Amino acid sequence: MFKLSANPWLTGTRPTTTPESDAATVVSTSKTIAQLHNVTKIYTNGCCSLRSVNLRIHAGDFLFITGDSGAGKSTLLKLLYGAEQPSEGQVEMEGNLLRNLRGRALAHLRRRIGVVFQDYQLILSKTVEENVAVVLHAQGFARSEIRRRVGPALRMVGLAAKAQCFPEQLSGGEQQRVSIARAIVHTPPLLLADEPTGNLDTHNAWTVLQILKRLHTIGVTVVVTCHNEQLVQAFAQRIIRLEAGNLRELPLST
Ligand SMILES: Nc1ncnc2c1ncn2[C@@H]1O[C@H](COP(=O)(O)OP(=O)(O)OP(=O)(O)O)[C@@H](O)[C@H]1O
Repeated sequence: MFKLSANPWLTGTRPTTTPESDAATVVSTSKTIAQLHNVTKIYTNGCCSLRSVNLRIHAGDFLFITGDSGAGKSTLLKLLYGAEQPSEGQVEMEGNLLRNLRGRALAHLRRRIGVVFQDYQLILSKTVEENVAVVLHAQGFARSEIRRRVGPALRMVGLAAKAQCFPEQLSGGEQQRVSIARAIVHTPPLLLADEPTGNLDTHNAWTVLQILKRLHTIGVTVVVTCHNEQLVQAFAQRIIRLEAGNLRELPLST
């Protein structure tokens, strides 16, 4: 099994954050990693996407956010990684109110979040390996550290053999796995995945969710939006459902 302690990918040093900020630190803790306090989101066109939503995400959670198209799932994730601001209420990350963070403090917090998008968002002119390394280059990691991290991240998603391929030479499922490797290569304690299975067939969707589950077992807090309730129920994890901007926590399935 993939072990946190034995994995160089999760034990390397990084130049701009402290060792405590590695994913390892969230294992077995029950502290709150993120919280939404009475969050309402109204877009500039008047569309109300979320209505007075309260949500607490604990370190170590594997949380599914489900709901119909337009229910507000992506909006909720965007608020968590600061791509959108609430119209009312507050978003808190690791004890910091996002709206109070600027410059380096905001950049530091964002480095502690990995994001996976439904449409992969890979750079077509770069190889798989280069796509994964992009984040590390941007964060100022040393070349030796980048080499040390990229291989294990690709192995984690089962794509070591495709390191030199370009995205267009990969299937959709493989491209999504590259985007997961890119999202976790800097060892963020929190991974947000926005409909990572949305473009995939059932087999590939299941593979992607298994990878996210494996990340969870080694200490990453995972939040996944997914409109496929059958898939979500099969995973027997914490589930919240958004219905027209209102949030409802579903009883844990067994
Ligand atoms: N940038 C925007 N400007 C205006 N309205 C927006 C914007 N982004 C989202 N919305 C609206 O907010 C509502 C929620 O959208 P959101 O993308 O969060 O839903 P979703 O549950 O993720 O949907 P889907 O499953 O189809 O991706 C929708 O009515 C949508 O049209």
